[in-house]
Amino acid sequence: MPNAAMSSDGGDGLTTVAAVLVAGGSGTRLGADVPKAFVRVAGRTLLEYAVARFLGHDAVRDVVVAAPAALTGAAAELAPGATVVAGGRTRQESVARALAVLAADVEVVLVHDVARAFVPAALIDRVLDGVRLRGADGAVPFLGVTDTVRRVTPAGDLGELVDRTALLAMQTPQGFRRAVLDRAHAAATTADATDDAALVQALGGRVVAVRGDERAFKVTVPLDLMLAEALVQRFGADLESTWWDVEHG
Ligand SMILES: Nc1ccn([C@@H]2O[C@H](COP(=O)(O)OP(=O)(O)OP(=O)(O)O)[C@@H](O)[C@H]2O)c(=O)n1
Ligand SMILES: C[C@](O)(CO)[C@H](O)COP(=O)(O)O
Repeated sequence: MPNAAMSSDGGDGLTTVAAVLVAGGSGTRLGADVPKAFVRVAGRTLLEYAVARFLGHDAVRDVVVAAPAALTGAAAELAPGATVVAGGRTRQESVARALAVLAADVEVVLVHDVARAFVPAALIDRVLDGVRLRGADGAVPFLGVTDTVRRVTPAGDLGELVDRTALLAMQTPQGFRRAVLDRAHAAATTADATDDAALVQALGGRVVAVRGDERAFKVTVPLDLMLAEALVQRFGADLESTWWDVEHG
């Protein structure tokens, strides 16, 4: 499907924005005794941090959370301003279930991992600008890759060197014109795409890259939780600080 056709719908103003927060995972790599969204950092769950980021953002009107099916009630209690749905077996299914309950007038959707609970408002702004100002179907934040990267051979030996300057590590929120994202999910041929940009591009959509932010790191393994705890202690719950912006802005 050509870009022009995909970009022509979704509304001219692109003003009505909803956030889909996926929280339906179990957090196997974290290994906590509750699903990852319910793990606490400085007394609050990752779900609460993430919901507060989006409900507190001026541009975002609606928030939908896809929670583990057995914990939708608990999620609703922690996120009173959000709509909660049961997540699916995969991240992709969780996104699709949340998309299914969005209000009809939503024009832009921000899909975000609750595991990236500390996303700063400025990153949400950059993603929205990417969709609204660059005429794209979607906008996705990225960081550069900092390690040396190699392929591994089938035998498990060190393979060829990969040029890391040509690689981008994707973050969330990933922002899309709502009509395009709906179509991309409806057309998906597998249920395990690791992000939504891949589905939109599979349909011929144009997705632009915007600068990411280290604070939007994904809590994946126990060390990430220690980092989160230390950052909240150092900078406060929203991790906003002049020092950070000077150093990293
Ligand atoms: N069936 C699923 C699987 C994942 N997610 C969400 O997708 C985001 C990114 O996934 P990841 O960090 O991999 O979370 P988990 O799947 O929970 O982690 P793991 O792979 O270690 O089990 C998380 O916010 C997670 O809750 C989801 O909503 N539904
Ligand atoms: C969407 C994502 O966070 C972008 O980096 C990532 O693809 C999620 O992958 P995971 O395997 O579910 O952690």
